[in-house]
Amino acid sequence: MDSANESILSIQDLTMSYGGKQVLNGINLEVSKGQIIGYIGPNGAGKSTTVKIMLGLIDNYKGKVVIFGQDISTGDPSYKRRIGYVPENAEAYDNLTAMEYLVFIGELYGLDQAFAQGKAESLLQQFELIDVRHARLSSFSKGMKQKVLIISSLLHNPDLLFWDEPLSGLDANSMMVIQEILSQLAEEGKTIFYSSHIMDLVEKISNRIVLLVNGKVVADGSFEELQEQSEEGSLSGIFNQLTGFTEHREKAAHFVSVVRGDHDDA
Ligand SMILES: Nc1ncnc2c1ncn2[C@@H]1O[C@H](COP(=O)(O)OP(=O)(O)OP(=O)(O)O)[C@@H](O)[C@H]1O
Repeated sequence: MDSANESILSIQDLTMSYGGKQVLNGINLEVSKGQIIGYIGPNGAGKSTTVKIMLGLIDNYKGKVVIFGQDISTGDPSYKRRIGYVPENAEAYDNLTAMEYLVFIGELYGLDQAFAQGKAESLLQQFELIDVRHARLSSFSKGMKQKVLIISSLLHNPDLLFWDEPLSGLDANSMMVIQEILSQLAEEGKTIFYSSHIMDLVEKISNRIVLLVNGKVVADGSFEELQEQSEEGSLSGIFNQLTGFTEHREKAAHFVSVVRGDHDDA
């Protein structure tokens, strides 16, 4: 693809504090078109904070964030129309039916109601959810809700996707379909940030992995490149090594001993 090196996102010296606590410590990231980025890190590393900054939800950061060539601090929100987002959950919308939710999100992205409804129907059909389109999301299983969230992030055919734990709750067959959709979207030139704590999936899906620890990028490259640098066989091994975590056995043994009743204080 000739435009493969087109810059989609550029983050320079990004820092962010909550109160007195600095949670992003100088992040630099250059992302070009068509990449699937496994965006990983321990709890509290700063993944959601960076994504919220890129979505334009947090603006009191320091540094520069350029998306589709536009510095997002200028206040022009038009770049957001080219972004799709799968949140970790969307329980706030549980009282809406699947169709109501999708039309609502479609309209937020500037789509005409009839168009949003037609596209939502076709996509729900593909995921075998058409018969329950008028049922409330609260009655859906976790996997069914997840499929609705995935559809909602794609209705407006965005160029940049942020997916947070997108496969949680999906069965093995559905996972395969979504993985394939992801790689076909990337082949079409979409850029995808894929955040997950399931390392096997990140290893399989991503063509680039960015590991954040304490608000800093500590590894950035393909899985093979990370493997060469760390000499660990799996992404979970690399993750454990780069986050300095080695005591899982001791932690587990202590936990089990408390379950067993070995401790007076338990
Ligand atoms: N609104 C807030 N006010 C104060 N501190 C916050 C706020 N949001 C996040 N933090 C802190 O910022 C740090 C980074 O949080 P963030 O949610 O970005 O991490 P994360 O990498 O997404 O974690 P997880 O994997 O658990 O979702 C954490 O220490 C968190 O406690």
